Order: sequence, then C-alpha cells, then structure tokens
Amino acid sequence: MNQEAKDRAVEQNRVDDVVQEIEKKAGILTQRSHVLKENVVKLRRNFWEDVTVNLDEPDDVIETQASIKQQAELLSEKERGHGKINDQLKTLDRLKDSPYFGRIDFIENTESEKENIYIGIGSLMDYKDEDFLIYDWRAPISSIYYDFTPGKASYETVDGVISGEITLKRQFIIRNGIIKGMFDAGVTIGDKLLQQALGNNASTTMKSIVATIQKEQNQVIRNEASKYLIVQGVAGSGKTSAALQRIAYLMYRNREVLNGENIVLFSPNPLFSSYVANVLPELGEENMKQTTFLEYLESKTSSSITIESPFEQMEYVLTGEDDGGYLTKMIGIEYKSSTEFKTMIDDYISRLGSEGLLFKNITFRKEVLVSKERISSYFYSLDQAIAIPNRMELVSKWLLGEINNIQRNEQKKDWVLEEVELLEKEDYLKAYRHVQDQNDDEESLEGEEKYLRQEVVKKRLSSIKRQIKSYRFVHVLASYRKLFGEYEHVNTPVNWEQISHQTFAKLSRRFLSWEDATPFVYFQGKLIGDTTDRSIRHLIIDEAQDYSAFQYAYLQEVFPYTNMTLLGDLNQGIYTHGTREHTFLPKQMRENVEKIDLTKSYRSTKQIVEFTRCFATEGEYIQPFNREGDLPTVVQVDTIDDRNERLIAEAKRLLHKGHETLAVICKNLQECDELHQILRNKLSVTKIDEETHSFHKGILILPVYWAKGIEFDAVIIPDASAGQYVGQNDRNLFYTACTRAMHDLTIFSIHQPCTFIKEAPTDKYQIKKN
Ligand SMILES: Nc1ncnc2c1ncn2[C@@H]1O[C@H](COP(=O)(O)OP(=O)(O)OP(=O)(O)O)[C@@H](O)[C@H]1O
Repeated sequence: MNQEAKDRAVEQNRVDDVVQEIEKKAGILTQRSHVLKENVVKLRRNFWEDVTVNLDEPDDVIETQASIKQQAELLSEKERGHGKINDQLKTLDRLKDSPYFGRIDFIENTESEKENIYIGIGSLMDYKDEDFLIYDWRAPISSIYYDFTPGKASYETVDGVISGEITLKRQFIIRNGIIKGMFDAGVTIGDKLLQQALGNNASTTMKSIVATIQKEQNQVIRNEASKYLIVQGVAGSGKTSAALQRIAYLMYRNREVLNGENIVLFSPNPLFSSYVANVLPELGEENMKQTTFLEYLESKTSSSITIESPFEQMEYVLTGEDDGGYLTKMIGIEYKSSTEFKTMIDDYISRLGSEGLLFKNITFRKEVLVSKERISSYFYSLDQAIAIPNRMELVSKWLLGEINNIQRNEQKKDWVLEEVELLEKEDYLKAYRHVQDQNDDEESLEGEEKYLRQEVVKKRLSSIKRQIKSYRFVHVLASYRKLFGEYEHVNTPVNWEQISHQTFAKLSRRFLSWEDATPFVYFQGKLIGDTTDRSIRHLIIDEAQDYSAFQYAYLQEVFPYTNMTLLGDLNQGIYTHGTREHTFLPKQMRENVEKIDLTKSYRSTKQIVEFTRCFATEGEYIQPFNREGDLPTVVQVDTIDDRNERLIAEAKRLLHKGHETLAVICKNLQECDELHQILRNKLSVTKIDEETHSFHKGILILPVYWAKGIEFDAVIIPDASAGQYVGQNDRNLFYTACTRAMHDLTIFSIHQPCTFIKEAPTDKYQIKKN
C-alpha cells in the first residue's frame, strides 16, 4: 500500500467514526424530539384544563390573563425547542452524507502539538462534548483554511490574533460517507476541488461554494466592519456566491439578532430569485427575504398606478428608435436617474410646504363630505415649521374628527333607515341584546333602531376612515404631475419642455415610467412619510451597477441605519441611465465604506475569459481561472436561413457533447420572439419571459437582461452581426451575454461580425465561414 492509499484508509476510518458519532447524536435527538412533540401535543390538548379561568372579579380576570399567558409561553417555548431540534437533525443528516470537506493541521506558535481541524457545513462535538470533530466553516479558526496555503498562518479571534503554522491542508469530496476524492494542497494552491466543481455541468439552481471559497472571496464573506461593502467583481468572479455565503456567515456570527427576516436581497429579476433560493437552505440556514426593486416600489404605490418594469424600459430603449418620442425619453431617463432631479424634487417639495399641494375631495354617497379646498386650507393653516408628513398626520386627525361629526348627522338620514330594513335577523338580535345590556331607559324599539342606524353608518364610513388614516386625501400623483406642468423651475435641463410633456401625458394615464417610479415613491414619502421597515438590518444589492444615482439616494433615505452590501460589475451595466454619475460608488456612501475588487473569473473556461476580456473595459485586469476548454467559435454566414440551419445543428452538437443547459441569448425580446418562431418546430426550446420564474434543463431562449446573474453550460449568441451590437451600452450587453457560458460559446454573425469581436486577436477564437 503506498502512502496515499494508507492516508486515505486512515481518513476513511475517521469518516466512519464521525458518521457513527453523527448517527448516535441523531438517535438521541430524535428521541428528544419525539418526547417534545408529545409534550407539545399534550399541552395543546390540555391547554384550557391547565389554565385557571375565573372572571368574577377584576383581580380574577388579571390572574386568568396571567395564567393564559404563562401557559402560552410554555407552549411556544416547547414548540421552539422542537423546531430547533429538527433543524439540528437536518444538519446532522447533511453531515452524515458529507461530514467535512477540508482538513488543516495547525500548530500555534505557543503550543508544541499540532491540532487537526476538520471543516464542514456545521460543527460537531465528540460524545463527551469536549473536542470538535468538525468545525463549522464560519468558526474563526476555519478562516485559515481559506486564507492560507501550508506555511505560516494566522486568524483573528475576539481575544486577538493567533499565529502558527499550517503543516497540512487537505481537501475531500465525501458522498454518502465515502471519500470519493482527497487532495493535498501544496505551497501554491492548485485547487483540485475547485477544478472539479467548475468542470461540472451548470445547474438550474445555484450551489453553495463553502468547500472552495477563495481568499479574496473570504474577505467579502467575513467583512463585518464596514457599513457599506462594495464589491466590484468581474463576470463570474463569485459575487453572488460570496454574497450568499456572507449572509450565512453574518447569521452565524449574530445568531441572536440576525435572521432571514431582517436581511433583504434585491435581485435583478424573478428568475434569478428562484435560481439562488436553494443556497442558504442547503447550508442549513433560513432564507433571506428576496425581492426585485420593481416589486419593492410596487408595494409602496397604489394598486391603481401601473409601473413600467425595467425590462419594458430596456426593450423600448433597444427597439424603439423609430418612435417619435424616443430621444426625449432617453434624455428623460438620464436626467431622472440623476441626483440633480432629486434636488429639483426637493426644491419643489419645499415650495409645496407653503403652497400648491393638491388634495382629493372626501366623498360619500356621491356627496362631498369634506372638500379638497377645505383640506388644503386646513393644511396650510398649520405651522409651516412642522414637517409635511407631520402636518399630514394632524390633517388626518382633524378629518377623522370631522367624519365623526358627519357620522352623527348622517345617522338621521332616510337612506340609513332603508339600509336598516335590509339587515339580517342576527343584526337585529345583536341590537336587541345591546339595548338590554345597556339597560336603556329609552323605549327598547327606539334604542334598537338608534343602535342599528349607528352601526350602518359606522360600517359605511369605515373605509373612508381607513383611507384617511393612510393619507389617501393627498393627491400625490397629481401633485407629482404638476412638477411637469404649471410648476416654474429655476434650473431646468435641456429638453425639459418635451420631457415634461411626455411625462405629463403618461402620469395622466396613471402610468409611471420606470425612470419616474423611484422619484415618485421618494416624492410620496416626503409628503406622507415612508413606512421604513426598521427591522431590516442588512440589505444586499446584486447587479448593483444597474441602479441609478437617484435610486441609491432613495435607498439611503429609507434604510438609513441598514448595513449594505453592493455587488456589481461596471462591464455588465446594461441599463441606460447614470452615464453622468458613477452610480456604483454612490456619492452618498462615502463614509464607512470598504471596496473589494474581485478580478478572477471562475465561471467560464480560460479560453472564454481570454476572449471576452478583449472587449471588456479595462479587461486586462480580468484573470481567468485555469480551466481548459475549446476556443469560442464565431460562425459567419451569408443569410438568415443559413444561420438558422447552422444554429440548429450547433445546438444539437452541443447537447450531444453532454451539455445540459444551453441558452440562446438574444439582444432583446423581439429577437427572441422571432427566433423562437423559427426554432420551435425544429428543436425542443423553451422561451423565457417575464412570467418565467424558474427554468429546467434543455435549450432556452431568452434576452440578455433575463440572463443576468445566471449561467449555462453553453451559450449561443444568434446574431452578433456588425449592425446588431454597436456602442457602449451594446458592448456591455454583448459582454454580459458571452460571459454566461461555462464551457462553450458559439456566436453567429450574418456577414461581418460586430466590432467587439474584432477587438479580440484572431487566436482567441475560431472563425467558421460558409
Ligand atoms: N470559490 C468558488 N468555488 C466554487 N465555485 C465558484 C467559486 N467562486 C465562483 N464559483 C462559481 O463560479 C460561477 C460564477 O459565480 P457567481 O455567479 O457567484 O459570480 P458573479 O460574479 O455573481 O457573476 P456575474 O456577475 O457574471 O453574474 C458559479 O458557478 C459559482 O458557483
């Protein structure tokens, strides 16, 4: 038996021992879980028997309440305990399959004996609860596994830095308790485990990377000091992966105060949301909340207002050039994305503090109960030193008082009696009981009618009261629209008249263009207050380069105390705004900021990265990971029919090669639709659109903005002809599309290819012509 085989046998023995230990622990926990479950069931069944209920005297009522509370607390404690044990059992189950992925032998400088540290997705103690059989990957000591190769190493603890030497670094692939692979790392880390992981087929859901986190990614994951962490990472550098492991890390470090409920991830699109949804549960952690920025804004606006999605905006930008209003819209997008526009809105709001705000009549049964003019004059009679939202609160209180007065008058009207007559028998019974309980001196019948009249009016006016409480009496949309109408500005940008005209027309249809959505919600917040969710402690923004300066300013306003992690890549900035301001380093976020650059690309083969970096801005900094593959192929054809025929053959070839996910990535939806019509009879192909929230293996066809953040075994770009991708925005689109490929990239062009391809030396790709 050679040394390697001996080592492997020793390690397999250890794995067997650990698995046995896991089984023992699981057995004990399962038993405890059963007992607890029985307890919970019993407690629920006997809940009322164990509570002393006595409502005779006020003191008895208080005692009864206390008794119920105590019983409920006992029950929820037992339920929590049961939940916790189940979580532990789930982790043990995962550990049983693959107890660990790494081993470090470490000698501290102050010690003489080395310690063998095995690292896995959760900790495990021996049966005496004395020694760690497995260390959680997030434990302080585990960081040396990610940060160092054999030799000198150190890690931070709460008590200071601990230094020493790594004498062995070993990686494992363990499945079903059997070691399938075992690699020792030399002084230069030839990461065989990573090679293996990246060589696999792409998955339709993202995987965790804890076994192979790289040093620079570990910095992102373990950063706790900065309020704003900004990660500029090239395509495929593991930004999203690092962000998700970072969430798991932060939850582990702040177990008591941080959970999935107070972390929000802003995803680029719903497809991406489901793509990343498995990572945290796979690590035994609760998922964070996920939303797109569009969904977030929609949750803040009245459902009667339609918001254009960023994808609709994108589609228009890419295809609407022949439209008469195109140029105006483009200039409008740029201006409304800037903080200059925010300044304009701020000026406008301060003017509205003293005049011009629009209100709505409060009407009931087609009658105006309180006119907008009265509301306005009440609002402007209030002290102007009081902030607008606070004044709104006062108006709301005043209006509720007015409605209460109206309620009393209304009760006497004939329509009320008509409605009383239509009431159900139960209502009459209720009225009867009420009058009896009151011991009313009045004639009982009169008392009942009075009660029923009150109830009818109260019920009918309740929705008005609700609306008043949520400040619906303020005409936010009309007030915002006035900004584009009669309002006189001091400084206006070029083409303001046309922008105003276009915006005014859309707002009149209760339609908010994407570029107006954030400004509108911001404006609304300044009038009626923004319902900030203070429980959100950490915000993660993926594809951060696609957010405008205005959007960042807004996020800072609504999440002033929230830590943020921003992940992006300027080369993948595909939305059209923000050319004037470097949005990815928002100027508001200048304090307590740390910026980390990730320059190594892990997703694609070396050949694909070396090709795509030729047309990326500052592409010379992009480092490929050393994984070999075929050169990207550019197929130059003469006609569309030719292209279609060869594209079908190429798709079949790629599937035959063993690829499972194959994406045909178009520039826009229009191109997708046209191509889908052609391909659907010849290939089994699925078209992805706004309604698609998850995808399966096979051939997919989708526009590049839906492919953001996702990857595929092979990518086909159906049309990268000279006229198709032109200019900076298209450069980023094309770069984003190409960098979705893990193993193979094929690009078609009808006649000459686009200039970006030509920026790559001819030895970086192979060209095939008819
Ligand atoms: N340390 C790692 N170990 C294993 N796989 C990794 C590692 N880092 C990145 N990857 C893999 O590389 C691919 C790209 O990662 P990810 O999607 O996180 O990158 P990204 O920077 O967010 O990409 P993009 O901006 O291009 O969408 C994924 O398949 C991911 O699993």
